[in-house]
Amino acid sequence: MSNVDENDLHEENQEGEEVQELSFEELGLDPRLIRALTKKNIEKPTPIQQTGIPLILEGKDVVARAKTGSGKTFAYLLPLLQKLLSDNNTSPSKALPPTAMILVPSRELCQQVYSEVLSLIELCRVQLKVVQLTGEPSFSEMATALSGPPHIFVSTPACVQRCLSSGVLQAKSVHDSLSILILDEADLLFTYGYEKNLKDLKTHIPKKCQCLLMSATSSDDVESLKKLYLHNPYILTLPEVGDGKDEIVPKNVQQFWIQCSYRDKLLYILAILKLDLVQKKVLIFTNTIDTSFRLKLYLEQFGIKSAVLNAELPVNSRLHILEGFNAGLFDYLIATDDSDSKEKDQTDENKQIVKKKFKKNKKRKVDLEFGVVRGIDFKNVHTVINFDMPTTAAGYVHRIGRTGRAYNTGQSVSIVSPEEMEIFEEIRLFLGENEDKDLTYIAPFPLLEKNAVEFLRYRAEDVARSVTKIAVKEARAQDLRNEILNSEKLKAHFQENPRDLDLLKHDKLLSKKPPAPHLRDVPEYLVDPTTLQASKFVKLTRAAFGRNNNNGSSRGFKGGRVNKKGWRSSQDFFFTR
Ligand SMILES: Nc1ncnc2c1ncn2[C@@H]1O[C@H](COP(=O)(O)OP(=O)(O)OP(=O)(O)O)[C@@H](O)[C@H]1O
Repeated sequence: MSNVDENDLHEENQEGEEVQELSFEELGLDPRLIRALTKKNIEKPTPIQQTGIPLILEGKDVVARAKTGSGKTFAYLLPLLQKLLSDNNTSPSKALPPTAMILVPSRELCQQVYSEVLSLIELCRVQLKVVQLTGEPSFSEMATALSGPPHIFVSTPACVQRCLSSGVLQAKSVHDSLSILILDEADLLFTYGYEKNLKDLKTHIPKKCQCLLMSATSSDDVESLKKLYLHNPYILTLPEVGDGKDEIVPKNVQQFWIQCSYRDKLLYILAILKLDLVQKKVLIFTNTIDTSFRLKLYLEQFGIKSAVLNAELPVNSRLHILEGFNAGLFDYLIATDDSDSKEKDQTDENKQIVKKKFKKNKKRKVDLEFGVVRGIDFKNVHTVINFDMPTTAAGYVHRIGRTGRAYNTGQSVSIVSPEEMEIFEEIRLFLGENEDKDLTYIAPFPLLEKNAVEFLRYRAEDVARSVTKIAVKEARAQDLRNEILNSEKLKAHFQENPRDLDLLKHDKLLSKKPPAPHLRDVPEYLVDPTTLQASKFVKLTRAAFGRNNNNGSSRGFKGGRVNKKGWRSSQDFFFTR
C-alpha cells in the first residue's frame, strides 16, 4: 500500500506512479446517469467506483473486494446501466432479455438492489425494465415477473433455478442473451446454501458473459466462485497494512467497548441510551430473538421505544421495518441476525450441523433468505451497539459496517461480558491489534463514569426483574401475530398508497403494563456530574450536526479515528490478474 497523506488528492498507485482522482464524467459515464447521481446528492466516485467502473465498462471480469459501505453497489450498477443505455440506443431489438442478472443471497438485499436500480432508471428517464424475484414464487408470479421480458433480473440463485426448472425462464434465452452476471455479497452465496444452484446455473451461462464478483471480505467460497464463473479476472482488493487489516472497518467509524458482567449488560445499555451518550439512529444487535424482546420490553419501561427485526417475521414486515427505520420513523432497531452463525458453522466439519440447523429452522418457519447484517444499507445509522458479541470476527466487521457508510461517520459500542472475552480478543487480532496492544482499534467507551451506572442500578435491576421469561415469550408471540396480520394488510395497502409512512412505525409498545411515568426521565441528582457533562456535549454535537448526523460528529472524543476525507483514495486499491 502506498503510504501517503490522506488529504493529498494526488496519490501513488502500487507502482509508485502518481494517479489523479477522477470525476464521474472523467470515468466516461453517460450524462443521464451523472444527472441521476446528482439528484441523489452523489458527487464524486468512491475509490472502488473509480477503479472498478472503467474496468467493467471495458468488459473485464472483475472481483471487487472492498470494505463495508464503500459503494460497491454503484460500482457495478453504473457501468451496467451505462451498457444497457447504449444497447438500448443503438439496437433496441438486439438483445433477448434478461441481459443482466444480479444474484444476491437474501430477500432484503434483493429488494435493496432492485430499489437502487429502479430509482436510477427512473431518474435517467429511460425505458429499461428491472424485476426482482425471491423465495418460492408460484408459476404465475414467475411468469408475470419475467414477461416483458426484463432487461435486469435481480434474484437469488435458488429462485433463478426455480424459474429455469419450471421453464418460465428458458435456458436457451439465458444462453443467448445474458451478457452480464453479477454475484453480490459473493462470500455469502455458498454459506446461504446456494452452492448447488450456482454450479447448475453455470452450465447455462454463455462464455462471452461478463462476470462480476462483489464482496467485503474474502473467503474460500469467493475463490471457488471465482474459479467457477470468471475468466482471467481483474482482482480489485484492499491492500494489507503490515499484518493488519485496518482497512476492513472503515476509518470513519470509532469503535468502543465496555466490559461488564452478562447480567449488567441491561444496566449499561440503559445508561448509554437514557443518558444520551450515543448519537441516533441506533442499531442494536443481539444473538437471539428472545434477548431482543427482553431488551425491547426493558427499554420500553424507561420510555425508550424500539422495533425488533428477525428472521421469524413475515417478509413484508421485515422489508417495511427496514424502510421505516431508513425513513427515520424510529430511532432504535434491535436486530437479531442468524447469518453470522451460518458463517461460523461453514467449516467442513460443521456443514452437517448447519444442515440439521437449517432443517430445524425450516420447521420453526425461520426464513433462510433473511439477512440483516450483510450488505443492507441502513441509512444514517450513527451508532451500532453489540449487546451480544457476534460469534465471528467477520460477523463483527459486517455489523459495524452498518454505520459509517459512504462519507458518513459513525461509532460502535460493544458490551463485552467475561464469557465473550475470547471472541473479543479474536476480533481485536483480526482488526490488526497485536498482543501487546500498542495499536488499539477498539477503545474503552470514554463517556460513562462508574458512578453514573451505579446511580441507575436500583431502578434498572428492578425493571429487569419484571421482564420475566413469560413476558418475553408473550411479547414475542404477540409481535409475530401483529406482524402476520399487518403483513398482508401492508402488502395491499402499499400497493395503493406507496408513500404512506405511518404504517411503517414498528416500534409500538409490547409491554402489558404501560411504562411508569417516573422511569421515563432520569432526575439530574441520579446522574454523575462528569457523565452529565458528556451527555450535554453529545446533545450539543447532535444539535450542531442535525438530527441524523450525516456529516459526522464525535470528533472531540478521545480514542477516535476520524478520517477527514472519509475515504482513502482509489489508489489504496490495487489490482492484479
Ligand atoms: N460515490 C458516492 N458518494 C456518496 N455516497 C455514495 C457513493 N456511492 C455510494 N454511496 C452510498 O453509500 C452507501 C453504501 O453503499 P453500498 O451499499 O453500495 O456499500 P457496499 O460497499 O455495498 O457495502 P456492504 O459491503 O456493506 O454491502 C449507500 O447509501 C450509497 O447510496
